[in-house]
Amino acid sequence: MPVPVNAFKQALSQPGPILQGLWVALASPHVAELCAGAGFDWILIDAEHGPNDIPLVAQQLAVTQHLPAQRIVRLPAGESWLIKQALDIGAQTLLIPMVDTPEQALAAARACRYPPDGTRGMGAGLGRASNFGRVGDYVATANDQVCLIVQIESRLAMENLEAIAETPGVDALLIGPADLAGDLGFPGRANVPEVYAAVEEIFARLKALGKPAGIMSTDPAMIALSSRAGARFIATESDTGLLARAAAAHLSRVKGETDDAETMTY
Ligand SMILES: O=C(O)C(=O)C[C@H](O)[C@@H](O)CO
Repeated sequence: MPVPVNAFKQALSQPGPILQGLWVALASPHVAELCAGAGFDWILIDAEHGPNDIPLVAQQLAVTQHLPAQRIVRLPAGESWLIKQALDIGAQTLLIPMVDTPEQALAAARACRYPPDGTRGMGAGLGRASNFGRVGDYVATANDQVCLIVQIESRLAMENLEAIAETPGVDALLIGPADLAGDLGFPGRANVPEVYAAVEEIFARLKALGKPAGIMSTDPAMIALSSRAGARFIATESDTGLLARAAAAHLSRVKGETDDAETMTY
């Protein structure tokens, strides 16, 4: 029995509408399942900035497996041991942050694949990836279903963009506008013309290569720009952002109503 087909990687290889995603960083299997069931094409389980460890990521992968949303796991860094653990618990699409050079991209790509295409260590028979050894030909079929996305979020990465994108084993690239803004000299200000222009340039250069590209941004202007520029996948919110804004809006509504009305009725 072969390893499950990576539907996200399959979608990236075909033209189609923008794949809509949600950043999931609350490190809660309940929240991950709730968000994955909302109808997004994909969710990003964030183990870079979310307080996620491998056991928690494994739980989020398990509870969302029955839902159509594809799951991407962002690791804290492109370390081979982190990549090995994430793949062994069943992640098939990985996002590696802060990739600035083709050498870093190649190291991550090779860490994702078994020999002869890479250096991934043998051990998935112990983990969720192979359904604990029940997928008999996991090693023979796993490489093709891994999807490696690398993050472009620095001036150096922009200088190396084509070399990174054309690195064997890199399947897609995602722009990190917040970190890119910081490295371009605009920390905390990803909504300045210089960053919009840089993002537009990155999308144009990747489109010329025919390489799938995405972005994470909650800025409507950045989302519109990215959609026009050919983004294939976009995350436009996070679980933390949605909950924080909804809680604040609800409280101000309740306080506004209770300040005027004598009692609240539900
Ligand atoms: O640099 C960025 O932008 C990203 O990598 C996304 C951030 O981590 C953050 O916007 C996710 O909420």
